[in-house]
Amino acid sequence: MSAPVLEVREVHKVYGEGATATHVLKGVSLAIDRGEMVALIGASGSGKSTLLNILGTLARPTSGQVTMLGEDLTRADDDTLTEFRNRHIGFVFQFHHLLPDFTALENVMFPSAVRAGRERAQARARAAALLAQVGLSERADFRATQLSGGQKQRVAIARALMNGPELILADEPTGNLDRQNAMQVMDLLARINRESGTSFLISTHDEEIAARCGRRVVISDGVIAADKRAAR
Ligand SMILES: Nc1ncnc2c1ncn2[C@@H]1O[C@H](COP(=O)(O)OP(=O)(O)OP(=O)(O)O)[C@@H](O)[C@H]1O
Repeated sequence: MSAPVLEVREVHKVYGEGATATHVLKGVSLAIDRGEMVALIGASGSGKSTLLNILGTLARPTSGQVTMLGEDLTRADDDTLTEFRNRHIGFVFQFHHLLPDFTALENVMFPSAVRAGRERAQARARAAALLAQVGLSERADFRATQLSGGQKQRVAIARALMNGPELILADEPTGNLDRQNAMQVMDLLARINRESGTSFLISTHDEEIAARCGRRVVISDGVIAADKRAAR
């Protein structure tokens, strides 16, 4: 049995201090296995984004342990975390965060060209293949501003895949899309999960989206209130 892709144990997060302290996560433990597709559900303000940011090493917990691919990251310094994150984790957010003046292809290339130092020609070829995978070959040279909302989100998904991550963390990836585009994006995520074995954690308010995932984790009042795998 290989180590989980990502595991947190007894994670607490407190924002602020003294009278204004907000205790958002109150002892969250969660392990995501290789190839799993997990929905994270919870009311607005329940701490989903906070948990995703901690899982993605973008934020540190107030206490508790974070382990990825068997490596304890709890006390890792910022440079180590950045390198680890770039190599192993992809992010998709509700708003695509594409660079508006860059083309779809350049946006997809961004993570490798800038940080991982791969040869540019190689990166271009990989980015083009990823755009084909998300069905956007014909839009490769369009600027981000010239794409529809659903197309932008598909470019953002291709960008998240650029460095071949083991895990993709998606924070409300369909929150800004209409039904048809939301379902298209979910179809795409499910296909990537099936074909490449990439693990996904997807936060959502949307039960229909959650129902497409093999596992449903509910966060409520700072703790995990339910954690259920779908029958196969
Ligand atoms: N930087 C911060 N400083 C203080 N409080 C914060 C900070 N970030 C988040 N919070 C508080 O933590 C709680 C959880 O926020 P979080 O964004 O994690 O919730 P969420 O479940 O993702 O909500 P939503 O579904 O509305 O996006 C909220 O009450 C929020 O006000």
